[in-house]
Amino acid sequence: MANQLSFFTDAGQSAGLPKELLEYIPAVFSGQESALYLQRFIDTIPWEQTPIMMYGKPMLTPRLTAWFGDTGKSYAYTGNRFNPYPWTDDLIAIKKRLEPLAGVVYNSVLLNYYRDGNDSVAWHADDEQELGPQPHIASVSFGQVRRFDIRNKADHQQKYAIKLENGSLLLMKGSLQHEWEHRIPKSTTPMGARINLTFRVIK
Ligand SMILES: O=C(O)CCC(=O)C(=O)O
Ligand SMILES: [Fe+2]
Repeated sequence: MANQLSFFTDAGQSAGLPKELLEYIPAVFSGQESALYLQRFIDTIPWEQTPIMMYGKPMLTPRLTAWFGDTGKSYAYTGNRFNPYPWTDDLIAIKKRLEPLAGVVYNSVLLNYYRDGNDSVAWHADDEQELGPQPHIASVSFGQVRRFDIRNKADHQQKYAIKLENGSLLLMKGSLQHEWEHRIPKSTTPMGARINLTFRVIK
């Protein structure tokens, strides 16, 4: 892919899109903490597979999800409306670690569980109205490193790829959700489990 730039080098330094839109912070959580959260979330979160329409056909999301957050902050997603589960101690502890780094107080979190390389999230932008004009999303990764692709909505040739490492934090902000879309592609090489948490502010 000639136009596929590496957004972050292997050494972890950032390059490419401006910091106002995207910031990657590796090792916010230690390997030990990340392994503990990964297993505990796999075992205890009430995971669901949500019905969606894909290319006009009814399907289930190719990953498992669960919503948590402040009561009363319901969220419309994939044509469904969700009421969040109440915060758990683990989720509050993670949220408290991120908020000083992000400078934002979050009121909800969507958890994604990618069981293997066959699980994925298709191209989309998190630009729902209830996230406000400049959605601020903090995305935490535990477990298997997966590739995160970004492409410009108006010009699909402008694209970047980031490796989301175990224990890392990716901040998405500014006009990113309006001008760019993102995905986690399926992988043909065998992949282990990954849990992703996207903390959000629902207005
Ligand atoms: O798993 C990820 O890193 C991305 C998840 C995502 O894009 C979302 O939940 O909106
Ligand atoms: Fe997203």
